[in-house]
Amino acid sequence: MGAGKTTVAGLLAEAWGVSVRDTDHDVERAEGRTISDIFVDSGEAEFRRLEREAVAAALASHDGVLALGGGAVLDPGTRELLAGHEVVFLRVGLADAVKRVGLGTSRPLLLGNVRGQIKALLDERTPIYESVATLVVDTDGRTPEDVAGDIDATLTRNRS
Ligand SMILES: Nc1ncnc2c1ncn2[C@@H]1O[C@H](COP(=O)(O)OP(=O)(O)O)[C@@H](O)[C@H]1O
Ligand SMILES: O=C(O)C1=C[C@@H](OP(=O)(O)O)[C@@H](O)[C@H](O)C1
Ligand SMILES: [Mg+2]
Repeated sequence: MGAGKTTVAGLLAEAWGVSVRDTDHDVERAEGRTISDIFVDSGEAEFRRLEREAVAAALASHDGVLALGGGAVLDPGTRELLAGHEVVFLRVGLADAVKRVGLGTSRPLLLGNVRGQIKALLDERTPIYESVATLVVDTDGRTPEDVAGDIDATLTRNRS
């Protein structure tokens, strides 16, 4: 969270002239309720199931850039769906992530102790992100435009 997935996905789609989707938005639209409400009323396990469905639907119908939520790859079924796709891990350190997510209430896993929660999630998840990613890009101290430009250049170079 706060790595810039939603922001950078939009910039990349714009640069490539393709469409962008974000599984968080897709889940909220499909459910007619916010992610916070889904976590509170149905729990994280149900959110991960809805998120997996959103990833499956997007990968089946959408030809463009897809932003995932930061916990999507915790689900083994979602990881299987991503196999064979280019998956970019936007790496962010604790300080930049805390600055970026602020004290908003839209990310239920960060409520209460933003810094502590982000630290725990980074420790727990970094190995999973590294194992799923086909490309890792550092984002600390960089603008979203710079990060998107880096991904564009690397993927373009890898294809030629
Ligand atoms: N490289 C960056 N530098 C500074 N701020 C950023 C960067 N990337 C994203 N942001 C800002 O951080 C916040 C979270 O970005 P977002 O794209 O929603 O991250 P994610 O989807 O990974 O949680 C937004 O306010 C966004 O404008
Ligand atoms: O890391 C997570 O578990 C989550 C990240 C959020 O998306 P962003 O990473 O886009 O903030 C959103 O899916 C939900 O609040 C849970
Ligand atoms: Mg996002």
